Amino acid sequence: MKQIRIIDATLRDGMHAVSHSLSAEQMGAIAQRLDEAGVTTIEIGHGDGIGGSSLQYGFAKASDREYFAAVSKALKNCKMDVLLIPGIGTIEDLKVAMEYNVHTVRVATHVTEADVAEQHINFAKKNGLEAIGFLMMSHMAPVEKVVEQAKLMESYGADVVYMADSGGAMVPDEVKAKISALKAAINVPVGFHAHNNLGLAVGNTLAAIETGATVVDGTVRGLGAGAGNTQLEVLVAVLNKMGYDTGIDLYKLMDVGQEMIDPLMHRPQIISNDALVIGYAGAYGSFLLHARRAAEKFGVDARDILMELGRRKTVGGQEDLIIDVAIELSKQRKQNVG
Ligand SMILES: CC[C@H](O)CC(=O)C(=O)O
Ligand SMILES: [Mn+2]
Repeated sequence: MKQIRIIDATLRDGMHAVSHSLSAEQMGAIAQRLDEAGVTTIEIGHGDGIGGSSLQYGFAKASDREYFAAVSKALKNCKMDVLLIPGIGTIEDLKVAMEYNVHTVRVATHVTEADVAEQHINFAKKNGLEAIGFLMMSHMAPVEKVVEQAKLMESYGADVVYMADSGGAMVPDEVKAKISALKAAINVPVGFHAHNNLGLAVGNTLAAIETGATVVDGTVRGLGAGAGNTQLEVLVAVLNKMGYDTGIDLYKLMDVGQEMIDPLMHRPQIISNDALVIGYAGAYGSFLLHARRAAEKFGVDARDILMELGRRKTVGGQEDLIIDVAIELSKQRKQNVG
């Protein structure tokens, strides 16, 4: 059978969808069930990665240390992975994860800023971790730029380089063009992380696999930022039908969805109007709930905020601009009415 490696990001990207509200106990319990279902790597923690719990990104229910402790205790075969966005998280935060046997760190940067990952990847490799370079908002750069930045990640020692469609803004032809160019240009495995804002997460993930990605992400029930991620149990079912071995027990994974994830979801993970606009405008997936809150506070349409954020090419870390845009739109509205 053809092999594919899957990284489950339910307990990290999924945290965006529940405003980072999972307790350490909940995380530990879900991690245990994912392990029992045969998932081999799970990414956990605040949606914005280690060090993310803050006023800017939203406070998490528990500290990084509490999440690491609960998850590491729960896992038998599955490995723990953390996301580190340099500037939000630091090497000191990573050292805390290492106390709890973290196996993998995904060092995530904006697609044009891979150079800020060098010291973090170096540190991870020197300390025996798997280091994955993770290029966010990859729809914002042309193929050549994505390739250039992936090569940088590889030169720093990344074991895998990921292309992330953070805004769920890519269509399959773009995914194919970028993944095949990456495959041809770098010597380490290529990974792909999708969002479903245009309803294409499973399709784009298959397009990525077809053109050379050998590591892909999913989340149970698609729980994740914006319209959510590639729904993992759907992806596993499709891959089974296509003759891939994921090592995951499909029924056990479905049961995790029904018994553990459904009850904690704040809302169905659908492509709502504003989530669709994120994919359409190419805005950042995790801006969704921030934009909804700002829309309500300033009496404007969340879609207008997100369209404007897409037009301004805003990226992760610019959450404060959401409020600025909402205030500007609200002023414009009052002027138009007056
Ligand atoms: C805020 C970090 C972001 O959620 C990372 C990620 O999953 C992505 O860029 O899609
Ligand atoms: Mn994501």
